[in-house]
Amino acid sequence: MAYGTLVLLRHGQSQWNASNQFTGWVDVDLTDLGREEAVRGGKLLAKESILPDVLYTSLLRRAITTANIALDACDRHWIPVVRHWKLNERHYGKLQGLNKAEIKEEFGDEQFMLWRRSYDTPPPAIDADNEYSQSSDVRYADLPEVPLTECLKDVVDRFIPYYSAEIAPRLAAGETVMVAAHGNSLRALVKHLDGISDEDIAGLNIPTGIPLVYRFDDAGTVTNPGGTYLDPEAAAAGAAAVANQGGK
Ligand SMILES: O=C(O)[C@@H](CO)OP(=O)(O)O
Repeated sequence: MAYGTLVLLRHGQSQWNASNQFTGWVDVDLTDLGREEAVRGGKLLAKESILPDVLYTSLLRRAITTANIALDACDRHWIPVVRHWKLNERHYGKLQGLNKAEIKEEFGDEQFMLWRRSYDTPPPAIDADNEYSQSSDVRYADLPEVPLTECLKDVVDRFIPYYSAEIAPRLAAGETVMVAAHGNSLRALVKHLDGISDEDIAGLNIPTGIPLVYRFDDAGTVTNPGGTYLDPEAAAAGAAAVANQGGK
C-alpha cells in the first residue's frame, strides 16, 4: 500500500500573534486575518486536490477553528477528528501573556532567543496563581501534571511518540492526514521528519495558515525533504515575519 500524504497547518494569525504576546497554552482566538488565512489554506488544498481523510488538532481554539475553516473551504468539513493536548503549542511558562518586544528589551537579545528558540532552555515556570496558568483548566484534568513551562525538547518528547504511535500508522495505511497545530509543536514535528539537529532547528520558523505538505516513499521515508509549502512565496515572507517577532 502506498503511503499517504501529511498536511501540516499552523493556525492562522491569532489575537496574540497580532499583539505580539507570548501565547503558549493560552486559548486565544483568531483575528479576522487569521480566518482569511484559514480559508486561503483550504482553497490551496482544494486546488491541489490534497483532500484530508482525517484531522488531528490540539485542544486550542486557534488550531481547531483554523482547521474547521480550512476543511470547510475544501469540502472536507465531515472527516473524523482527533484532538489531543500533545499537539498543543509549547507551554511558554511565565512568559505567557507578556509582550515579546518588551521581554527582548528587558532581558536582551541573547536571553530572548534562548527562551524563544533554544532547544533545551525552558522559560521560567509560571506561578499557579498567574491568570494565564492552565493548572486548573478542566480540559487538562486527565494529565498527570499540567506543564508549568516547556522547551522545544519537551515538546519533541511529548509529541513525537504520539505522532509515531497514532498518526504515522494512518499515513502508512495510505490516508491523507491533516495536522492542525502550532508554531512550536510543528517545529518539533518538522525536526523529526527532516532530521534537523538541535542547533539548526533554532533557525526554522513556520508561517501561519499555509499548508506544508510531506510525501513519503513506500518505506515511509520523506521524498520531499523540508516539505512543500502550497504557497512558497507567502510562506517565505510569513516565516521571516515570525523570525523577526520581538521587534517593535
Ligand atoms: O507565542 C507563542 O506561543 C509562539 C507562537 O506564536 O511564539 P514564538 O514564535 O515566539 O515561539
